[in-house]
Amino acid sequence: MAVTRLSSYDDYAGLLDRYDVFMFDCDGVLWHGDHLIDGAVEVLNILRSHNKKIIFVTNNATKSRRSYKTKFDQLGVEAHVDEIYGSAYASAVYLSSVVKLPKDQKVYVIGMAGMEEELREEGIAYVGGTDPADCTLGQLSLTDFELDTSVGAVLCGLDTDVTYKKLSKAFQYLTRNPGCLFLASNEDSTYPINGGLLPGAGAISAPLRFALGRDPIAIGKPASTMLDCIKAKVDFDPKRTIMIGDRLNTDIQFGRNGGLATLLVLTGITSEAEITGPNASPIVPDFVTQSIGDLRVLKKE
Ligand SMILES: O=C(O)[C@H](O)[C@H](O)COP(=O)(O)O
Ligand SMILES: [Mg+2]
Repeated sequence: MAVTRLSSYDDYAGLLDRYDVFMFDCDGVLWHGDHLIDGAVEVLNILRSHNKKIIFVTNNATKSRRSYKTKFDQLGVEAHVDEIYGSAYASAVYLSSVVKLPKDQKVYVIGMAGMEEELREEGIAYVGGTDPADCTLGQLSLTDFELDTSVGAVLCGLDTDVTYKKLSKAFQYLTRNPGCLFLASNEDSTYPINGGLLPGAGAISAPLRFALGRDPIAIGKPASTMLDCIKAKVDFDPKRTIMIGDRLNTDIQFGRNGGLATLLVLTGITSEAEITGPNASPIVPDFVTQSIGDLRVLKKE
């Protein structure tokens, strides 16, 4: 199947005819860090003016839905909390509804305040995370370390304050608590911000993966958990839904797994060479365009 490159007005107008629901990835599609991609706000407004349903689907686990709403507000982007689905939320729902973590168990978190907020909202007890005692440098003393036998899962997400101490505690739980689950909010290898790339959530869980010789259960895109969370709250027809993303192995694969149409933009992770030429990826989007800003042509006159 070949990718269709959008270029003419009719190409973009065809998206309006075919789809009622537009699912947007965030990092690399709408923004780089706190720097909006040119045209993103205008296009979201145009789609809303055409009565399209907008859903935001991000693997970024550093923020809760509510703190994402604050970010959207600060950037002047119309968004409603019930339109926002992040991997921190999906992870909390996974623990409460899929794992059904017993109430006498808790999660050891390698992650940030947004992850903790979503766990609290779902009634999941946790330790670690932003706890200052874990965010200090230096080696973990195992003679001083008291193993919390009620830790039934380790949840790892993007954590800009990751420390050897956190990794060491997570390693203790995963090797000494029988049946302790190893969960990753997402496994993006890199994180596109204004000015370039940083290591992504996948690079935060990688040391544990290597030390344990064990892969985590990954909850974010491309896994279906995120789509299951959306389906639980939003009634939509997958055939009339398009996923717009910048990363082939998360956003586009997520869309394909869910039976959605897919539109790749080249403002984030994926380059032109990955979709054309001899080394093209086997993950093929339905459509490609340079930037979400290209849809400005749809502005009603
Ligand atoms: O966890 C990460 O590596 C980043 O948050 C990653 O960029 C995911 O963000 P998304 O593109 O799904 O918004
Ligand atoms: Mg992205």
